[in-house]
Amino acid sequence: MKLSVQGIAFEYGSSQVLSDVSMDISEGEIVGILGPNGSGKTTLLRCINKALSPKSGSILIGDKDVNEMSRKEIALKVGVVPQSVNMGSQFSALDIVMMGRIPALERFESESDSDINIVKHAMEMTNVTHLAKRSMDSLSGGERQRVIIARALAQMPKILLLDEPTLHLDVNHQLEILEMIYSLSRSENLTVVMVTHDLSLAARYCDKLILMKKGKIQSSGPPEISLTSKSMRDVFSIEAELYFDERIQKYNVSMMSSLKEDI
Ligand SMILES: Nc1ncnc2c1ncn2[C@@H]1O[C@H](COP(=O)(O)OP(=O)(O)OP(=O)(O)O)[C@@H](O)[C@H]1O
Repeated sequence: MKLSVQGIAFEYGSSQVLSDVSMDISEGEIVGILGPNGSGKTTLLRCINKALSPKSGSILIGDKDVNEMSRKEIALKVGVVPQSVNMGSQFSALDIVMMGRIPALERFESESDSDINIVKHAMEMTNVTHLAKRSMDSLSGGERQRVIIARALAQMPKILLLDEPTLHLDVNHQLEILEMIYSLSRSENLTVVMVTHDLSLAARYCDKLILMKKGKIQSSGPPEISLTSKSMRDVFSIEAELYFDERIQKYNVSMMSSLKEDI
């Protein structure tokens, strides 16, 4: 499903956090949102799923304005993996993933065999089946993160929003999760918008990148257009270079140095 953000602005109190942010994301595309701390990436994701309301501009999910959609309607289309999951909860991993089916159920309706199969499949894809009975507060950060991704997949979303999905993961699981998101996006035509600080993984797996600084889009497009040495210098104050890695047949970033003298 396509997603369109048209000229949105957002303020927390009197501080302007997003200004004139626009982007058009096609069905099945993987888009990475990059930018320094505090540049507005999470705020943008939260506007897309209507957790926050922009002061101006509009957001279309498919062809429909989010302001005309109920929370349930949005949850049936958009799965969300929020940043840093500190869900120290007594619920089991299975209970948490099952919660992903709630938007699809009628009030007081219990899960059907089909819901249970969807949940099983989501847990297999994220490699958490063996954790099903464990309580969330007994899991490691990375295990919890994979359970939360499974919950979002159990919603069977058309659009998946992820806020730093690889934050707590070891390198092996970082690659595994991104490979999984990549192949899901390709096989199911799932549209993915992912906030990340990892330039190399973003260059490698995203079709398009959006670089933000102080609430504005500084550059956007496929990695070779958006992630130039100049844009990385301007946005991140680093000396870095995008290159095509023949071994993996994908883009990668080599980071040389920080240009900030006060670090
Ligand atoms: N609830 C809030 N109230 C007031 N200001 C906020 C609130 N949430 C975020 N901000 C501010 O809005 C700005 C953008 O925050 P946001 O979380 O969107 O940035 P980000 O790019 O996701 O950052 P990070 O990379 O550190 O996660 C920051 O200056 C932040 O301090």
